[in-house]
Amino acid sequence: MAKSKSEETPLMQQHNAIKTKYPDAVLLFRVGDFYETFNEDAVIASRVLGIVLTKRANGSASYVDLAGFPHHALDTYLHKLVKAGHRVAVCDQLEDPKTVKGIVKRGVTEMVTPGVAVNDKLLENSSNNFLAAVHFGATATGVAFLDISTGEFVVAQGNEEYIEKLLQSFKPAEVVFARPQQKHFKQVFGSRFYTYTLEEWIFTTQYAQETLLKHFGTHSLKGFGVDDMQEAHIAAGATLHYLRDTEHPHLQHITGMQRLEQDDFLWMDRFTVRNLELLNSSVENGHTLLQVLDNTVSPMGARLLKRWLVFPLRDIQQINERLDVVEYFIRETDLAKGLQQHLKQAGDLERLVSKIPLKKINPREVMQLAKSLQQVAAIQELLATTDNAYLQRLHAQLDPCPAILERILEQVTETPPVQAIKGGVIREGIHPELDKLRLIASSGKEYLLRIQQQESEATGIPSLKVAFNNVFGYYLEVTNAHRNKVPTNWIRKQTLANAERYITPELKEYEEKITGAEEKILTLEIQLFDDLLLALQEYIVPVQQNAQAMARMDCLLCFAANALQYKYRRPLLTEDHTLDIRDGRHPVIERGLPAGEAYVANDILLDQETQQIIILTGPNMSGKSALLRQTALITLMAHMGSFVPASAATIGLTDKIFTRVGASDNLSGGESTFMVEMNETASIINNITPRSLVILDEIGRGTSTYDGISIAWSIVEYLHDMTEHRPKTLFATHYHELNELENKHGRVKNFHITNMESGNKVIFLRKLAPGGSRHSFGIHVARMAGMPPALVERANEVLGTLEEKHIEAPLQKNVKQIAPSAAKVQLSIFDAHSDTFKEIRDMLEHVDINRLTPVEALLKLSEIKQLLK
Ligand SMILES: Nc1ncnc2c1ncn2[C@@H]1O[C@H](COP(=O)(O)OP(=O)(O)OP(=O)(O)O)[C@@H](O)[C@H]1O
Repeated sequence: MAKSKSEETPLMQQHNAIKTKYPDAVLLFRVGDFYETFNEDAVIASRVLGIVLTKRANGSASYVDLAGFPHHALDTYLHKLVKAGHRVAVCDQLEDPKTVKGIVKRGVTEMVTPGVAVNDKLLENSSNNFLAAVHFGATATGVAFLDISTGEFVVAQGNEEYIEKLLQSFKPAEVVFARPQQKHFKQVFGSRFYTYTLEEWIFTTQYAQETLLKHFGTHSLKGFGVDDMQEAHIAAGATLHYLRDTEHPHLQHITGMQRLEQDDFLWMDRFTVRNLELLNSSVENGHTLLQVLDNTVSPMGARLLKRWLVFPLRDIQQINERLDVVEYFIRETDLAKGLQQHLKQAGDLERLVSKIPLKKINPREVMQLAKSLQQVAAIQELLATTDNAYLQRLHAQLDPCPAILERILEQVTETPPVQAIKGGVIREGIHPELDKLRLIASSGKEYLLRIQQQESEATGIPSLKVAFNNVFGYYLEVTNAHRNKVPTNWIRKQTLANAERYITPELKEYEEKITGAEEKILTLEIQLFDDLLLALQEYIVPVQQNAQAMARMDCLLCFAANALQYKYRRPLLTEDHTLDIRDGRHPVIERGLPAGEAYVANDILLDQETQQIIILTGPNMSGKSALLRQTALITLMAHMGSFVPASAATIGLTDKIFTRVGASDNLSGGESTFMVEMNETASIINNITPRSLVILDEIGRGTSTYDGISIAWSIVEYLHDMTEHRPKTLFATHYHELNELENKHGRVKNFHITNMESGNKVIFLRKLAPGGSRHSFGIHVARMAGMPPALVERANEVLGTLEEKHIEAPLQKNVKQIAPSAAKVQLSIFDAHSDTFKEIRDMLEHVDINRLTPVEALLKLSEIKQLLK
């Protein structure tokens, strides 16, 4: 039965009133030294935190569930709740209970959600923690990414595919959007993100503009260069609204918005980011490109490297600037080492500075900030004479902020406590009043020691000692053996098993003096520390600029170190369309090879004149996929401004890399795997440009062999015939039939990966050679994989029989199976002179691929099949 309000205790009434404002958050309710949770929150807290669930009387009527933990354990428990996917509202006592009669005023001082976290325990050093807001407008979708822990604020707008790719690249910890758009959001982006919905009125132009202008204190947003992005504005306004809503009013460290423009970066769609295993591996414990490239020494550098990886550059000049610095560092090894040393010691300047306005920076971190600024000064000195233009610019961007640096070093003690409330933060000689009080406190303590000595002598109790506890302050402790020597004017306060504790008027008098002074010291120290933090606010922008410059330096030093350690070479970026890689290697696989095993390097040449499309065949496990991917990865690394795993590489500027991998059966999600494969491939066709690199790995394998061959065949033809684009394409396949294409299309070239047969074993040579290959050696792979010998033998037998039956060329072999009755006429459906081919060609000519849906494509395919019957 529902209780009437009056039956509940005042505390619970207060709790419930606050809880109604934060219905979907776990409310941590401060009661004295504890944070308590009640009712359903208590059930969650006890389950997630492993703390005891108890019951507590709630007025005359009933009981409530209760689970709590000591207030000093907040950090530990808070992050566990948030990591478990809960939103947490921290409700504190807003008054000093000592000064209040009755119930203390309480209020939520902070909401922590996965996307709004500043606590070190919730953050990963090498990753940003972005909150994203998405707004689906009538003609475009806007997105904003905001990391409250670093102050970064990025906005973009475009079509849904672009926004999805950005979401995948930024990996926000939380995405907010308007409540009515819930269904649409799910349709477009699935349920991969932690989401939260907000009221629709927040997502309006006017409100967003007001919010942004108010935050930045400007009259227009012109200065940010984001004028024309209305939907992005709305998303940006929503992120700021959400931060305020979660009790984060102090956001001075969010000093600007950065516009992200699709055309500024080499575009990789989400399939490509996934297929190339840039950030995540497809197998458990597998390595990613990020892991092998990341040898940065600072968290700021690590975060920036991730950004560079998913947003490689597309401007030759900017790429060359980075490459020049890498080359410079390789030459100037001493300078590089020195810079790295200083960066290592600089800590996470970016996150430190963000804690200032949020009032989360503790005294020890302020000291760390000063030490980081000292490193900035050292780096500045090292770079003072550099003749590299890019480094000169970074040098100019550095500012060790000497005034505030000096102030911190002068005022803060060498090793201050983590919590300002512990005292001992401010040095002697900074504030006369503080010094005076400290003298009183310390001389008071000496006086107490004197009392101990005096009383000990007067009473003849040698073991007499003065001590302190929170219950009755300073006391004299006498062991039982000397109890009879205690003077009558001492007041007994406590009896222990082997001792008794007393107070005296004199003791109390001094106690008051000391504790009074100690309290005043603490208040003064906190005030002085707050003044210092206030002064630090003025330095947010220069410190952030230091952090950005240092992050860049760190990434470029990391490229130089990688180049030296792993023998990477400088790529040559050109404006033309040739991709010419000599002795290319796969940067991830080569690092995982067993000791003593060398990666076999290969050359790849693709251009638009003679070798636009390579059809790559070779046995299973020979290294086709590796070669395909390394080509994409080398191209990508070059556009990041990194040296590449090759002896030389000339790389025509690339605007898009597409990779598609034939659907494997473990894909889930309801759609047919073939459909997924076709959907993915169709989106390439519609987005190709002359500067695109297309990597197709066994496309068409998700369906029956004949369908697969036909589709693969027509894709290659289509790419070949896109005369105004001519995208450079690598196509790995098991369908040897595709080798026929070389004879029919001038810019298609066959290559295979060599192997050697020795007895009935295959030795992989992994060397690329011109020409197609005939077998796929699947049975050898089956043997290598440890299939029972009898099974392997039988497979060989079956293969022999099949091969005997179809001794014709592989392509003709398949055609015969397709149309046995018409073998004479249709030596090959792909024979350009056959009637069927002409019919198919006519049919295809009338198809507008840009408008064809996947289902229509399948129907077309089925029509084509009918023609073959
Ligand atoms: N050039 C190389 N040098 C050394 N090892 C290599 C090389 N290329 C590939 N490998 C090794 O061989 C393994 C198989 O390569 P990959 O997956 O590229 O073969 P594949 O031809 O694509 O096989 P499948 O056709 O079965 O998909 C890789 O995991 C890698 O360990």
